[in-house]
Amino acid sequence: MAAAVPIMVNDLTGKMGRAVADAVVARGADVCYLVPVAFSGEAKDPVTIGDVAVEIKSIRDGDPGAVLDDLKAKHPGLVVVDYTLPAAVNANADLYVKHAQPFVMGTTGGDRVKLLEDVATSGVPAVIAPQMGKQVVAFQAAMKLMATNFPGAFKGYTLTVTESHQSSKVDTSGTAKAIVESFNELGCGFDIKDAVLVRDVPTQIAPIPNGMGVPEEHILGHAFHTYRLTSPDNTVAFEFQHNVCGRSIYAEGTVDACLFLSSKMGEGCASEDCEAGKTLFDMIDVLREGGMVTN
Ligand SMILES: NC(=O)C1=CN([C@@H]2O[C@H](COP(=O)(O)OP(=O)(O)OC[C@H]3O[C@@H](n4cnc5c(N)ncnc54)[C@H](OP(=O)(O)O)[C@@H]3O)[C@@H](O)[C@H]2O)C=CC1
Ligand SMILES: O=C(O)C1=N[C@H](C(=O)O)C[C@H](O)C1
Repeated sequence: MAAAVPIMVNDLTGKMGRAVADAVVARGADVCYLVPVAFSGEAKDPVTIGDVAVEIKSIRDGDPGAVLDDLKAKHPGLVVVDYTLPAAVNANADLYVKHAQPFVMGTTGGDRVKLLEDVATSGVPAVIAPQMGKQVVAFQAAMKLMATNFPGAFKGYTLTVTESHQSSKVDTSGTAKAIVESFNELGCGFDIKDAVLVRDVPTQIAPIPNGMGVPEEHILGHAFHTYRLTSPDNTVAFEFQHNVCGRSIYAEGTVDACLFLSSKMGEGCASEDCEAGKTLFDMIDVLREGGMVTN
């Protein structure tokens, strides 16, 4: 039986980091375990999750690289999870790469072209994806397949994109950005800057069609997305939605991504769909390889 995978969650005092840390502990100590150190923006009091007291260090204090090296030595096969902020994406990835530390990056935003280029070139194993929810990733993959098989199929159609998230979210949905890439290959010519971002609570709570219909208990944690396509003469319309309440779908997907990455460390991608020696993966790779074990 494979050894339990050690997982460091940065930042487990944030909303997603906490959800992932809970999921790591819930998955069971025979599968994976939480490393008792986490990087945050600021140093904070320790946080106890299950029976692990996690020390919260500021990533800006002292030598975070030395902390990583020490953790790697103490926890062979360490996987780092990053759910921080768009402003931290590139610097955090640089840190992990510099210390040859495999990681799963769920954080959105930052300079994505640079991120993907830097990590792919480094050869450090990583899963990077703006969306970790298995069913949403399957939808994302289906749109990508449609775009590959039928490029231009929706040429002339008008696309509108509306996304609603908790008001603390600082960026445009990374998932919408990824899915719009497929719509554009289908011929829509949509500029992501035209996406409608709903962050005000009254509109979120108001019932459809005037509001988003988000259940009040999920105002602090939801991700509702609607993509609407209309034909040039307005006689044909398509609407695609993915509406998520809470964060467990992403947390479970993230743990699955860690287990997938752990199995790939030093090996590259084994399936026929993957290039040999590949070290940078996304969640579509994880899904394709059957690496997502929970619902
Ligand atoms: N891929 C996916 O499926 C999903 C991705 N996300 C993405 O995850 C990210 C985090 O979202 P969420 O948890 O809601 O945000 P939060 O604001 O709740 O958490 C962010 C945390 O990051 C900490 N932080 C800031 N800078 C750094 C740094 N350089 N290193 C380590 N920690 C840092 C902050 O700490 P402090 O306050 O001390 O600065 C804060 O605790 C967003 O980009 C979001 O879009 C969210 C859900 C799903
Ligand atoms: O910040 C969030 O909450 C989410 N972020 C991701 C994104 O930007 O796509 C995934 C999901 O929408 C939740």
